[in-house]
Amino acid sequence: MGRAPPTNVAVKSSSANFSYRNGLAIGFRQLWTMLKRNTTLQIRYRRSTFAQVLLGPILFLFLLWILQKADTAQQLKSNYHPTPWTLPGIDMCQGSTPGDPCINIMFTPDTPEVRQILTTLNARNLIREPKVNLGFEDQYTDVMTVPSTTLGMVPVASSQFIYNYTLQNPNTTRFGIEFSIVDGPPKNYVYQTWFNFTNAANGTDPFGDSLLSFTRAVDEAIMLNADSSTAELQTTLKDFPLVPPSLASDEIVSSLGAMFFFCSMMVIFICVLNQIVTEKELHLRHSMQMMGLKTLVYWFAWWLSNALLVFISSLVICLFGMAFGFTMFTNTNFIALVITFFLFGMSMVTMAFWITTMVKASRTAILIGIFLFIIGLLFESMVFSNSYVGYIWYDSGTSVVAKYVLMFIPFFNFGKIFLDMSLYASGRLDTLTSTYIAGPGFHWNDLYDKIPDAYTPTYNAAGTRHPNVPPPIQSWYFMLMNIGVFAILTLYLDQVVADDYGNKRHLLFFLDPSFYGWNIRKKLSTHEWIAAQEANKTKRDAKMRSMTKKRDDIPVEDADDDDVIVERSIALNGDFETQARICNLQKVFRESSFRQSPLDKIAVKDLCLTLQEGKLLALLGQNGAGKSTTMNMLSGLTKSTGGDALFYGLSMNYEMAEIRSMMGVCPQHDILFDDMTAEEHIRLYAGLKNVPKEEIPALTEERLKAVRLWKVKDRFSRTYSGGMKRRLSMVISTLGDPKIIFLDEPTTGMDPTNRRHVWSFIEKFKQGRIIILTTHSMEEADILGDRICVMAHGRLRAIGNSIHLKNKFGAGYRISMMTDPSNTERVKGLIESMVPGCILKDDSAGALLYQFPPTSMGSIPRLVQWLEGVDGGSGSHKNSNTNSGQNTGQNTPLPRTANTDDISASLQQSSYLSTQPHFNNHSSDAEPLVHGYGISQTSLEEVFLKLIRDANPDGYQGYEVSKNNEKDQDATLRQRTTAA
Ligand SMILES: Nc1ncnc2c1ncn2[C@@H]1O[C@H](COP(=O)(O)OP(=O)(O)OP(=O)(O)O)[C@@H](O)[C@H]1O
Repeated sequence: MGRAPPTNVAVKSSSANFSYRNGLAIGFRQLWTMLKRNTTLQIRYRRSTFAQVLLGPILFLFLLWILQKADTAQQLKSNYHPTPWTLPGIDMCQGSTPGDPCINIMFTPDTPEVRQILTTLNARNLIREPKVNLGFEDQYTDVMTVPSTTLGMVPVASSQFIYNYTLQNPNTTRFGIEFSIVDGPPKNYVYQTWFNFTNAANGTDPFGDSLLSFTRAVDEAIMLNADSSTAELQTTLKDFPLVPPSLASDEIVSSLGAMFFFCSMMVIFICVLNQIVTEKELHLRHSMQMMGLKTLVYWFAWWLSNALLVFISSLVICLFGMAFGFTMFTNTNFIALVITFFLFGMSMVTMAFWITTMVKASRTAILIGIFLFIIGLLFESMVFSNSYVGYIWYDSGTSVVAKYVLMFIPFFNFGKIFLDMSLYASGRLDTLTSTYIAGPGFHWNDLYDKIPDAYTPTYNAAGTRHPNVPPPIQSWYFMLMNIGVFAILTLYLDQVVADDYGNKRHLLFFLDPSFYGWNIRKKLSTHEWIAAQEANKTKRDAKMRSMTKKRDDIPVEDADDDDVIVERSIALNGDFETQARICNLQKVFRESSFRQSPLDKIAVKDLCLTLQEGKLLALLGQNGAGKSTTMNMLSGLTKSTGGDALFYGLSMNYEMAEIRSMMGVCPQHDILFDDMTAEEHIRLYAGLKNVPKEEIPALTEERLKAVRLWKVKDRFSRTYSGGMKRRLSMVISTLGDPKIIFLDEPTTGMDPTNRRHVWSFIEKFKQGRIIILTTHSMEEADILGDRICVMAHGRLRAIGNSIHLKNKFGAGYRISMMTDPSNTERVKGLIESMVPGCILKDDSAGALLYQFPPTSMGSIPRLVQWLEGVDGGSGSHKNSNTNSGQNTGQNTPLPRTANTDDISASLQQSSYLSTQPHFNNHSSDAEPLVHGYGISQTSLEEVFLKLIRDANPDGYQGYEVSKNNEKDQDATLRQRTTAA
């Protein structure tokens, strides 16, 4: 007792075990599920997976391979094909910079014997290239004496003088020589050569020919003057004293600068890629284009705003480069430098534009950006870090094709000119001597000169084969060419690559004069236009028939409703005056771009409609019925695959630009800039619509107040609720006084109060305008729709005003009335005699409920008059219907009355019509037979449901599946399964 039984422990431990195992199992299950999800996504994003798995590694390996090949080609040439060369004579000295005066040889002691040797040396030197005459000069006695012209052989008092002089005047003296001739026998010719091996920046090469030529010349002169059998020769070499560096090295900037400044421009490049593709992905660009924005203006605006950014960025780089004291910046022409950075930045920006035309998702754009970033980085860091690899492309051994390909790469052109500039501008720290050697500087004129051999590497052992490096300005020309080529490619691909809606132009669209605004098409009269549409339809149908001839499952389509047939004949009647008409409009979404397929989706089929000013057309239909596709075609967002529409005499297919200038669109999904306020949106779109500037503030206030967004006009749209965004989209569609407005589900997500505000705004706004609205709210269609169309499977199923549709497709009216139980039978008899065919639905304690089928509609006015007592019958009452139309409880305006519809007119005059039953409590002096009554009509929703039921005899799946496609899909699937 009181002791925990061992079984409990066992149970506990087993349950812990169980939960542990269970947890592990769940963990594995989740891991497996997530792995499956990731794999599915990776397969779905196959381009990005391809880039990650194959393109990346292969591309970089390929780059490495090319570099290795280029280098190997050089190495092989050097190793296997050495060419002999003749040692030249002593060449002319160079000062700190080419052209500075210098001393060729300083010698000591100044004895006749030494002079004799040096005279021989000069004589021999004059017979060898480059035949430099090294004549004797006056003795130097003062270390402060600086040569004003280049001197030959200068005698000095001692080797100490040579030391002091070269210390005081670095990079001025080429060779120093001190003779210590010891008489023999054997006579010992001892001499020591001093040389300067730090002065390499001016083109002299201390370790190459010159020192060799000098020692050879001295030895030869000694040999020619001495008795060789009794002579010995001893020589030593010595450096000139070293001057400590006065400045740090610039090598970091010159070798890594191209890479760093490339990175700085790549920030702009990736931002541009991301911004433009995101704008495309979110359909913001489409939205602006629908509001009349021109393609050229769109790109040029982006180009200009980025040009400003790039210019500021170039200035900042150059100014800060100078502030940091980099000689690359301080020693280079400022304007040349700014222009170089600007051209590079703009060529990258234009390249980004080009890439955006081929990319639809921002994640792909970022991926491409990163790819190019890495490639460019490798390029700049490996290729342009030194002139050996940087100029390899200009060597005679490199393929010309490489040069032509590379000139289309902006970062190649930038790397080249940056290397040119840094070679001129940057000094360097000699690692052997720790001596700073200043560069001559890059001047404007240097842009036009070929890079001198002195700055280029040698590609053979003789040091004579230099790459033929073009002048720096060539890189500017190439970058300008890059800007031009990428701009043209951007404008071209922007037209021919299909957008999200499948719109694209023909590959040779630029040959079409209409592209340049020259409309050489004959303007058709309405009759001709209709005839053309009919002819096209006949052709289409014939083609379709020939395609489906062999198939036994040709869909049998239901016959069109009478009203639809009438509407079609009106639309195809050229004599009927209307502001807009749609004829045989068709949209097929193709499975394959190359051929027709049974899986093609016919979203809209041969739609014919007329539209009038001031009359709002409400489009109803099940999900996928084709409403949005119809709107998208009419608003120019999607190209139709057949048929056309005429708005105020302008063809949708050929004159969309003109139509757009008088069109406003509220798309199904809000297309708003997250980081812009409502007011900024209105200003932007009003500007695109060319609303006069001074009218914009008043317009903004009026419209935002109308949809109750005025108080939040300064908040970013991303902070808006769904309903607020919708209202803003709605208002945007009304800017610029459009004559045609498309509202695709404009009130989705709005609360009932705001919806009513929007309704009343639309109701007022529709005067003098053509408005088409799609909605899933029957109430909205009932209230706003002057005409209502119901679509299913891309076809028009019914058309008419609300009352007409209710009468035609509804179950009729219901009337409920209260009588004294004692009078019930009398009332029943009277009603049945007045309205033959009426059906008694309920009879309990004096409460009668009758349904009047559509066939008995003609009798209802009389019944109403009787109930009202207008005909003096027993239903007569003084205060009839005090609450009529109120008990919907929502101030809902009554549905419109059709002129042709007597019943509805009669009911509406007596104000008894409502979609809800309502009661009239009569007060009467005489004893009435009926104390009160209520009347209701079939709701639009019931009509809609009936039409959808009829359109889907096999049952509505909840989405659009047209019969033929479903069959075809089944057949195709069967075929595929069999084949598998
Ligand atoms: N880009 C597309 N590619 C292929 N089929 C499409 C495409 N866009 C629409 N469809 C198909 O066309 C048909 C009509 O679509 P649409 O968007 O016009 O319907 P809707 O009536 O507006 O539907 P909802 O009420 O759901 O907005 C649907 O079957 C849809 O699947």
